[in-house]
Amino acid sequence: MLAAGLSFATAAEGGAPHDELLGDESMAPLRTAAAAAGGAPLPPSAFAPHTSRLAAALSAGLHVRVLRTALPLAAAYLVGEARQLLLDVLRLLDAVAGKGSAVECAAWLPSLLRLELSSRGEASEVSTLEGAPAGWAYVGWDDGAARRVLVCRGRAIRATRVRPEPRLAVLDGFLSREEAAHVVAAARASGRLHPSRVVNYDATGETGVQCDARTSESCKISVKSDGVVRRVVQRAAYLAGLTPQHAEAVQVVHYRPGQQYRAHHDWFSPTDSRYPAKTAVMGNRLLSFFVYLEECTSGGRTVFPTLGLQFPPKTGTALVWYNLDRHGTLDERTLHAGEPVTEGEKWGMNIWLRERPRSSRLCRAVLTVAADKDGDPRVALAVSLPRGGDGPVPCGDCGDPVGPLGLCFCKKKYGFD
Ligand SMILES: O=C(O)CCC(=O)C(=O)O
Ligand SMILES: [Fe+2]
Repeated sequence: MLAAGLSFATAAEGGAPHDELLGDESMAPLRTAAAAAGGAPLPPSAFAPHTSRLAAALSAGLHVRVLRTALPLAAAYLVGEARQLLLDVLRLLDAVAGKGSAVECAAWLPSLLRLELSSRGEASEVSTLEGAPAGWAYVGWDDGAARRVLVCRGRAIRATRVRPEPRLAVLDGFLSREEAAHVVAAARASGRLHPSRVVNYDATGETGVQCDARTSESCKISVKSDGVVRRVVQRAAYLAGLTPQHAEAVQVVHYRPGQQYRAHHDWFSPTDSRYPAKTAVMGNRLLSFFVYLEECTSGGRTVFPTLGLQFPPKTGTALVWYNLDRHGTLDERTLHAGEPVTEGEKWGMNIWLRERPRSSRLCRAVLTVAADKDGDPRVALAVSLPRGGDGPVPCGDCGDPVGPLGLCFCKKKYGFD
């Protein structure tokens, strides 16, 4: 068999020096790849020729010298850019780079899984991987199974996928009762609850105004001002495979008996004159998480008339759905309403994740294949970091460096059940 000296080498273009990417256990390479996937993904076609050569070489079992520290980077590259299934990638590395390679990537699993979610919209079930930490199972949007989802060290959330297109799921235990009560108290204490406005109301075309369609009161809470809200937004972003940079300030809503929110879509409508300004930076509302903070005694269901779905409020549960389809087109079928509350009070919270992050740190990854002096192919992966220092940012709660997608896994943020 051809003994190809295939190695990964990384080089930064105008960013961190070569060694910084390879020389230690730094998260920089994965952060780079992840930011590229979570920010403005490079078209897979740009990589296809090189990627297929790399993938072909790997799967053909050619002699491979993959620098140990580059293993997670190799995995990230194949997942983020080549759109390969993480489980397959890890098995491949195990086979060609040596038994145990997959386990060496285990510390990176949360990030790799999230990267896979953000680039493919689905994640591997890696608990079948020998040596992987037990219990790492993630919701798979496409397999129809209801699964237990572990958010890293944190809460166990039971995710039930209700339907595929538009993708809609119910997340039981998304918030603990304490967290839900905290957010309600924070909204009350803010003094900012005011009659709700609507961004887009189909029947009248009214926008950004108070109208009969929405009679609740609401207020926004920024992640900066409240640690619990920050944690919850991180959780939503984590599950979606996005970063908190994709989130708007959360919106808390409060309904008294008789109050409701008539059928609407959550997206910004292109017919709205302010649409360009509203969507210029972050794009439209890709995902809605509607979280029940306090259930009412009766009424107040969230209903999707086109889909024939009704959900009675249940404290701590979240409904999550994609407002845009897989091609980025507004999905009319996500029409939904909050039915009038008939008894008791209902509190809820909207977490909207946009198509693009607030600030995108554009990174580039370029794979080149060249012959070395013996004529064997040499594969080089060049990753360019954004200019202007992109070192690890310490977590505000625990001080540890935050992970590749700007998230910290610290106990304080995620809590334990
Ligand atoms: O109150 C509900 O059940 C739904 C609320 C909603 O859709 C919204 O606030 O955008
Ligand atoms: Fe809504």
